[in-house]
Amino acid sequence: MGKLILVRHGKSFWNIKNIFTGWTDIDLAPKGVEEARIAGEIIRSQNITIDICFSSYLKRAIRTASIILDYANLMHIDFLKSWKLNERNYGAWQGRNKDEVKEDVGEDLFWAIRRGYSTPPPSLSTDDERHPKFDYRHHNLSKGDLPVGESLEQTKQRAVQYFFEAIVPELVKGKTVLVSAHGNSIRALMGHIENIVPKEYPKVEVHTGVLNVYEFDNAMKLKDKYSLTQESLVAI
Ligand SMILES: O=C(O)[C@@H](CO)OP(=O)(O)O
Repeated sequence: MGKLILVRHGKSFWNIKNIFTGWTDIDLAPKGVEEARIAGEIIRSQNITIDICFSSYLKRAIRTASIILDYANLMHIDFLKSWKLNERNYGAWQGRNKDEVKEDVGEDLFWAIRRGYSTPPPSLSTDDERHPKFDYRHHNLSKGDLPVGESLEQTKQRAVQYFFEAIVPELVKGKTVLVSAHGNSIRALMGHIENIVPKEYPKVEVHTGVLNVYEFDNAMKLKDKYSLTQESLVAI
């Protein structure tokens, strides 16, 4: 089996402003560009050859992957994108300051939605300009597939579906795969790969720009997981 590298995009402008982002297409802040550059340099200096790259439809993940591939001298490789790797759709919380939402709804509900498993945020109404049906990039999705406020569980369903339909076949061919995605779509994938039970999800935090490596045996059972850091770079 090939190696799987999961990376959460570098910090975006809204990560820095503490605003719920979800499917809003916010770009990387300079700090996020820097995180991606460092990740790319780690890949290059450790002579890791990525064979294929996947990202969401959102520019913070696409740009992170592009910067990584650029600094790793791997810009020529195949690069596929899917909405199924998008950040969780944060519904009506998108665009709102996280502390203000906490104040409004109270700590318990806030954390149940933000870090729990099955509780979705309040949905977007059909006439809300943030509804994904108004975004051309999602025009070929059937109406029923368009999320308007997803729990982690719902995010996991589509991310894991994509994992099996597109990513696992590459791992089976022995390819090294880079997936550049988001806090919650990666949490969902990690949860699936690591067999995390719903009540343990709140403990899983995914940090921006960190290269999380997964190795599997021939039956796709998890063999090893580690992250590539600048320290390991220095140690080498
Ligand atoms: O705003 C978002 O879309 C996500 C990721 O930044 O937030 P959270 O960490 O609260 O899930």
